[in-house]
Amino acid sequence: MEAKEISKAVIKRLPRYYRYLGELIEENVERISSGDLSKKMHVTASQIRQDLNNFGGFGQQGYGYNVHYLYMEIGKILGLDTIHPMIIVGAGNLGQALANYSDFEKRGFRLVGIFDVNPVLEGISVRGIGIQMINTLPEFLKENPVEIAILTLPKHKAKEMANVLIKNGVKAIWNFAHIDLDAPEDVIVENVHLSESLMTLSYNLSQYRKEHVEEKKETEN
Ligand SMILES: NC(=O)c1ccc[n+]([C@@H]2O[C@H](COP(=O)([O-])OP(=O)(O)OC[C@H]3O[C@@H](n4cnc5c(N)ncnc54)[C@H](O)[C@@H]3O)[C@@H](O)[C@H]2O)c1
Repeated sequence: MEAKEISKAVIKRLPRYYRYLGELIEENVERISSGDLSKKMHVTASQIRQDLNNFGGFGQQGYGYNVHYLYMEIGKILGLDTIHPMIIVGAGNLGQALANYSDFEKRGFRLVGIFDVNPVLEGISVRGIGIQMINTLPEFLKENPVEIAILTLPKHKAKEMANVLIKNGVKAIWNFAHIDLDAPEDVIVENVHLSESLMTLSYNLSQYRKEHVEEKKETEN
């Protein structure tokens, strides 16, 4: 099916739909109404209908959504129906933690290489993949198709390494270094800042406390 131009806000919500539908499949749920999906996801039913209508509306009046079909279709839209070979650059705490997370493979993200500058790490195996020295990276990229590079190295090295990756044909960078990278138009960069999520949590926590202190004061008066 040819999807029309989809807004960024909708695209952002798709992984969440995908995750909830995956849970429903595990619970052997075959179909679900937008109302029930809305209760589960804490999104309005009309938001769900609107979002899913972007893709031609997979639901049927009186039947609801076919969970497996919707899961597969959203998976296709998210590009999860193909294998994405990926490498990790920077095999420290975060790099090794991500390398150890085997669930990425289930979605088609296949780790094929891990690289670092630290000779102490050379040959250490993480989930069966030996850490290689960074100077072998260009050769590796010539010999192995790699689509995504995960950058988990210090921020002052991120630009330099991104350039090496781009020069050698890597088309997507999942960047964890605390720096926003400039990349050519044909290279996709997704910057991840866990600290931003933590700051949002902190904001919500302080808002909650403020409101509850005010509530308490009001009831005391
Ligand atoms: N974005 C986030 O949410 C988030 C969260 C935590 C950490 N970080 C960042 O991620 C990065 C890694 O954090 P960490 O805790 O794993 O640090 P770490 O020091 O444990 O690991 C960094 C690794 O990068 C390697 N390295 C240095 N230069 C390199 C190069 N040119 N090529 C390849 N490898 C190189 C080091 O040898 C080291 O093993 C840091 O920049 C950190 O600030 C980001």
